[in-house]
Formats: sequence, structure tokens, C-alpha cells
Amino acid sequence: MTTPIHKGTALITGASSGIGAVYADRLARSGHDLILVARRADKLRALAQELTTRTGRSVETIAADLTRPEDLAKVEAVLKSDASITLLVNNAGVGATAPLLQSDAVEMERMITLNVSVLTRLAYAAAPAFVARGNGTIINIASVVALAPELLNGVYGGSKAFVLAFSQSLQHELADKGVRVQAVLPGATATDFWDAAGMPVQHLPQEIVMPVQDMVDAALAGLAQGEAVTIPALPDIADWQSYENARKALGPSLSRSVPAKRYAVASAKSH
Ligand SMILES: NC(=O)C1=CN([C@@H]2O[C@H](COP(=O)(O)OP(=O)(O)OC[C@H]3O[C@@H](n4cnc5c(N)ncnc54)[C@H](OP(=O)(O)O)[C@@H]3O)[C@@H](O)[C@H]2O)C=CC1
Ligand SMILES: CC(=O)[C@H](N)C(=O)O
Repeated sequence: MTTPIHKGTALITGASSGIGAVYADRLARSGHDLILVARRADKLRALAQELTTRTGRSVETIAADLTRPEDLAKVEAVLKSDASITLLVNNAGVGATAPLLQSDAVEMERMITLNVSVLTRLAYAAAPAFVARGNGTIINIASVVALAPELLNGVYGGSKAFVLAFSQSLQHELADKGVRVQAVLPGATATDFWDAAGMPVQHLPQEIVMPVQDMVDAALAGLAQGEAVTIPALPDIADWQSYENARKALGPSLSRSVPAKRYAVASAKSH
């Protein structure tokens, strides 16, 4: 059993499998107590027991379907009231691989609820408490499809583009208030995600699939290095920086009093 220094409590959503379960393992080992959230209570309990035995940390579980308003409210209340929480891992999410014409609009809306609305509500529950204490970290799990929406289902890509943009906005607003925000953009990662999304992970070219433990270890290394956006698979961080610099360079030209000349609009101002 390891008993490192106590680093506060991490609340992890989607902790019953995949990326969230590995975050739970790594954070418990590095000295965090945990609150694990997902629907499958049996999986959460088994993981909690294993982690407590192995690390000596306190691990609580909350069985919650975060798309149900009453369950979401329960988790929001914990984030608002438990002053020991120093870290929120906003990880619960679902995906899809089907193109628009083969997708069900109600399922797409459910995806938006979990990937966008729930993530936003939980960040809104945590951030004021973190700001009040001048300390706290929010990790938002996005995806490389935030940058490449053509890769998978378009609503999934759009939901992850939201997570990236929202994280960047939070970074901008909260950086001087002692609160850190990291967006993590995994590429294909070997988890149950793929079965639920409609394509077994074994059907992907294996050279693009990262083991889930390596993905989380890289993301936590990126956090420790102070990265605001971590793309575990990207070999050269300079490529991301050029992309960001190009985006920021557009800034001064994006809102002007006249349309661009190429549209040949006779300005209303001259009438
Ligand atoms: N695997 C991949 O290739 C990639 C994944 N991601 C993102 O990583 C995150 C985690 O996915 P991953 O670990 O891969 O997949 P998993 O399917 O293994 O994990 C998804 C987690 O979300 C939980 N969850 C799903 N629906 C709900 C709900 N309604 N309420 C509460 N919890 C819910 C699941 O638990 P339960 O069923 O018990 O509720 C599970 O713990 C997602 O946001 C995904 O978009 C990003 C890029 C790549
Ligand atoms: C990029 C991927 O392949 C991944 N499954 C994701 O969830 O975004």
C-alpha cells in the first residue's frame, strides 16, 4: 500500500471504465482521494475497493446517470460543497462513428447533453469554489476530432470542438485566479468507447490506436509540464503552437465595420 502526501480529492466522471478508470488509478497512486462517478454502480464499487486496498486512499462512489437532471444536481452539489475537492476530471462522454444520414437525431441530442451540457454544468459547479479557494484544476477530455471533425460522426466532432473552445475560454478567464484548466485531445484510444460508438477498436489500423494507460500517463505529464492543451499523440508540440498562432493572428481581422473587398458589397455607410 502506498501512502503519499494527500493532494486533495479528485472527482472523476466516467470512472467506471476506460480513460476515467485509469485516471482514478493514477490519481490515487499520486496521493488523491477520489470521488468516482458513472452509471454502473457495481463497476465503481469494485474499482473503489481495489484502489483503497492498493493505495490506502479514501474512494467514494456516486452512481449517477449524468443526463438525468436529478443525478446531475447531486454531483453538482458535491462539487459546490466539498471543500476537499481540488481536481475535476470532466471525462464522461459518448461518441458515434455513423455519418449524419445514418444517425438518429434523438441519440445525437443525448450525446450533446452528456458531452457538452453536462461537462459545462460540472465546470460551472466547480469553478466558483476553486476560485474562492484560489486553487483547483479542471481537466476536460476533448478529442483530436475537435480539430478534425471530418474523422468521425459530425455531432461528436462538434461536441469536442465545444470542449476545446470552452476550455480555452476558461483558461483565459481563470488563469489569474489560481485555477488551471487543461483540455486533453486523445486520438483513438483502446477503450470500450469504440464498441459503444459502433466500430470495434480491432477494426482500426493498430498504428493509430494508443493504449489507454499510455494516453492518460501522457496527459498527466502534459498537465505537470503546464500545458493548457495536451495532444498525447502529437510528436512535435511546435505544430500545435503554429496552429494556435495562426488562429490568434486572425483575431484583429475577424470583426470589422466593412465586408471584405472580395464580396464587392456597396457599403450601406455610403448611402
Ligand atoms: N477512446 C477513444 O478513442 C477516445 C475517447 N475520448 C473521450 O474520452 C472520454 C472517455 O471515454 P473512454 O474512456 O474512451 O470510453 P468508455 O466507454 O470506456 O468510458 C465512458 C465513461 O463514461 C461513462 N458514462 C457514459 N454515459 C454516462 C452517463 N449518462 N452518465 C454518467 N456516466 C456516463 C461510462 O460509465 P457508465 O456506462 O458506467 O455510466 C464510462 O465510465 C469520452 O469523453 C470520450 O469522448 C476522446 C478521444 C478518443
Ligand atoms: C479521435 C478518435 O478516434 C476517438 N475515438 C475520439 O473519441 O475522438
